[in-house]
Amino acid sequence: MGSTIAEKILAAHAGRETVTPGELLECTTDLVLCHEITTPAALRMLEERGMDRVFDPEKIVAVPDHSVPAMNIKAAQMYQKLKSWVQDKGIRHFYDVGRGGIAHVVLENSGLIKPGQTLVSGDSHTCNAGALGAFATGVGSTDLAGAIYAGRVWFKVPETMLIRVIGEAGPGVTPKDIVLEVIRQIGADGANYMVMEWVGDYIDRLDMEGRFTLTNMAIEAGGKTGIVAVDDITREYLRVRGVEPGEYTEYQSDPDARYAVTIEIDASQVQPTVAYPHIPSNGRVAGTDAIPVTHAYVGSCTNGRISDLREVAQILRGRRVADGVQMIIVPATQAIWKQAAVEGLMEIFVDAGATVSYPSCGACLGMHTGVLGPNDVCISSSNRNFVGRMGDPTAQIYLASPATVAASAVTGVITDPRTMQAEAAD
Ligand SMILES: CC(C)[C@H](C(=O)O)[C@@H](O)C(=O)O
Ligand code: SF4
Repeated sequence: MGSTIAEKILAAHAGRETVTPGELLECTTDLVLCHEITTPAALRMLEERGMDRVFDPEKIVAVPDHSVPAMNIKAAQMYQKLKSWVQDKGIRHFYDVGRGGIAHVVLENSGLIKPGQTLVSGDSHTCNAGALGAFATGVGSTDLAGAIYAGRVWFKVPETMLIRVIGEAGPGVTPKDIVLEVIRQIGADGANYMVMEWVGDYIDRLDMEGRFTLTNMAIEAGGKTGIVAVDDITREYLRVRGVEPGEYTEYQSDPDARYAVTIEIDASQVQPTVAYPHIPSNGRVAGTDAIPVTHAYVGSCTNGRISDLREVAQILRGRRVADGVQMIIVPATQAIWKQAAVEGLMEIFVDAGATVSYPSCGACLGMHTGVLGPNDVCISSSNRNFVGRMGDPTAQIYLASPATVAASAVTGVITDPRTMQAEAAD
């Protein structure tokens, strides 16, 4: 019986030849990602036990992102805690406010996380980095404390779900639509504690930005992580970021690897998909119902990348956000923000009547910079539409691709972006 990529990575980090789903392992961590929300609790645990040290300052990446720039005194204190720890421990990979952005997107672009590595963080969307062929997962503050202190973490070896995506997606159908369709089919607990391994000719052609959107959402199906095998697209992405193939280990799943579940999706059959409140698995075809929106949000670690902003600009160019709709666009990192400015996207956004915000998690989780009020209705490019996720518990959140968000912002009702793209081409 062969092994999957995830099993091979875990075995290598536990000093084992092979591992079997269900066993408990203690693994070494190659990288620990820290933000200001969950790290302070882990640090307190260590301090209280007189264990205030880091296993290796070079292997810790710190990125304040959720509540920055601080919107209140408590947030300012969380930021201070992270910053003073970073300074005290000599952690060089610190992406301060103004130099970073949303931690997962900063990390994927940094060249610090490499294929074959293990990454943990006190954040559930750590699975994002799995697109680079790494085993990346979120952990609680206690495990985070252990990883910071010892560079070790325990895992129960997950089963793996194989997701084969075949065929060509039609115009206006993006990786976000594919992942929303997968979650619709398998359910929000459909991949509970499994690795979601993406394969197929659609994946083979997909760029890294699209792959990150897929692995990022693994947690929305209950997955332990998402993963994509290294190929030329991965190698080139890393090379551009200064990482050569000799600097990392590539793992491929064996042909006889054991998968708990296999599903196949034909991308040509997928439509622009919208996940209705209040669960990401509640997908329907965009435009099925004419749902008026009050807010449109483009951003987050799922869909705040430059390719997302370009798609939005394509729809907003020469158009206006509908009266009564508040559109907020949040480039995921400072570098993406700058790139959007250089490409002239900012001008398109501003001319359309959208607000462009600074890189942060703010609106995504209803913390700041776009909190929803009672009965607001938001179409969002983010990943979660739970009750109260973006603010008031009576607000309704619909998840969609950046293109669908942009099209809906223009019409004021949830809209299939293909109708807008057709107009633009006339
Ligand atoms: C604040 C953090 C712990 C949380 C997470 O882990 O997911 C946040 O990023 C989110 O998306 O809800
Ligand atoms: S952008 Fe949203 S989902 Fe991603 S880490 Fe921040 S709060 Fe969590």
